[in-house]
Amino acid sequence: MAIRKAMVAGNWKMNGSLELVKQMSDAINDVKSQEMDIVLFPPFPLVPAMVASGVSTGAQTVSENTPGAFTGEVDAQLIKDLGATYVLVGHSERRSIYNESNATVAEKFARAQQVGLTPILCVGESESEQENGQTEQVVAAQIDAVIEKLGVAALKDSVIAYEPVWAIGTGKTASPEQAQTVHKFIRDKIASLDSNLAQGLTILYGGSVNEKNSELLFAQTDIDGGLIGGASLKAESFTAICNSAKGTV
Ligand SMILES: O=C[C@H](O)COP(=O)(O)O
Repeated sequence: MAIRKAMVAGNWKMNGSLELVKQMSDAINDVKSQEMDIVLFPPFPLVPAMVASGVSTGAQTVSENTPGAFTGEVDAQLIKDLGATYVLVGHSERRSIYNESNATVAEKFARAQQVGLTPILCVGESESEQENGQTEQVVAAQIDAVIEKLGVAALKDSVIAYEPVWAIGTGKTASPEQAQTVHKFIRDKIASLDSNLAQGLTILYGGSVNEKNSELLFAQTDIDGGLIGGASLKAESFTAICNSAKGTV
């Protein structure tokens, strides 16, 4: 069974520098604690420096393919060999800008696990889907693509991040109650197939999380931490968010 643990993950997207790796790793090494996982996802070229800094490191995406003629793609084994331990799959920017389908995301999830990386499966609905009351349907389909390909047991060694697309980078956070409702839906859905696995699963919330709203979000029963974008580029904000996740799971 997976071990449910508080986690704060910082996705730098296409931002960052060697200087920021140093600054953030110094700040994180001061707030690290056994009771939670802190992971940073810098752009690929900064992965070795982040690993060397001692902060748990992940990649922001990965190829679904094994090595071959795929110009510009990065193989999961190479990411693993560099010392990274996690990879984001299905971030909404990958889905919308790079047309990644649910099926492709499931293939990336599979390839990550094949080499021993822990995938963080990102799910979430767009603004119009939310307005049309389709949140649960969209999130269920995104998770089902992985379950159909690999079986529910594959979720044991993974993390799920719920990120409503309308809350990403917009300053419009889901309310703690709104987010909790979707997190409970996700856990209940997985529990209907394997209740131990669902209880052990870490489920993160993402979308305009900052040091002012993180405490109330993380206090919700089914929210085990956050996937942080903008605020993960500022040491003071990110470490405050990390501190607010301590002792919440
Ligand atoms: O991966 C992180 C999310 O896209 C959230 O980004 P944000 O915190 O800037 O809204």
